[in-house]
Amino acid sequence: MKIAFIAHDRKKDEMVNFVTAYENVFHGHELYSTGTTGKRIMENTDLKIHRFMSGPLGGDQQIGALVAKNEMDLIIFLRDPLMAQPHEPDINALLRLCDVQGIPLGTNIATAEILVKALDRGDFAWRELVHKYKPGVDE
Ligand SMILES: O=C(CO)COP(=O)(O)O
Repeated sequence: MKIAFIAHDRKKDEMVNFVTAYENVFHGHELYSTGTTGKRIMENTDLKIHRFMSGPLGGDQQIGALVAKNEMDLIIFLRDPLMAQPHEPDINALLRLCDVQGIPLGTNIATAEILVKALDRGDFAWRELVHKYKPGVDE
């Protein structure tokens, strides 16, 4: 599965703790992140993560490009709901595309916990069918 991690600054510690706790579940998956989030996770785990640009510089949009093609299988996006972000339009665009494609998206730690347990149980197998039967980009 392709999994993306994104965390706003005041949520980064929470993200590191979360990914560390479930490191064994995330091993063996293709992992992606925005720039600083991925750096923090890699400093604290043995996971290999493909890091895009930092969120404010376009990282959310880079992940959004994979979402638009229905290629991302799960996104954990620990947002900071109490702090305005300069790149709010990029964030909204990413969330919207997840809803367009029906891609599992957890935006707080409680949902993230449920999603990672579902991942561990194999509940994401349906995503393999999506990849197998995905229509071409022109359809
Ligand atoms: O701003 C972000 C998501 O909107 C996260 O970006 P960083 O992981 O680079 O801090």
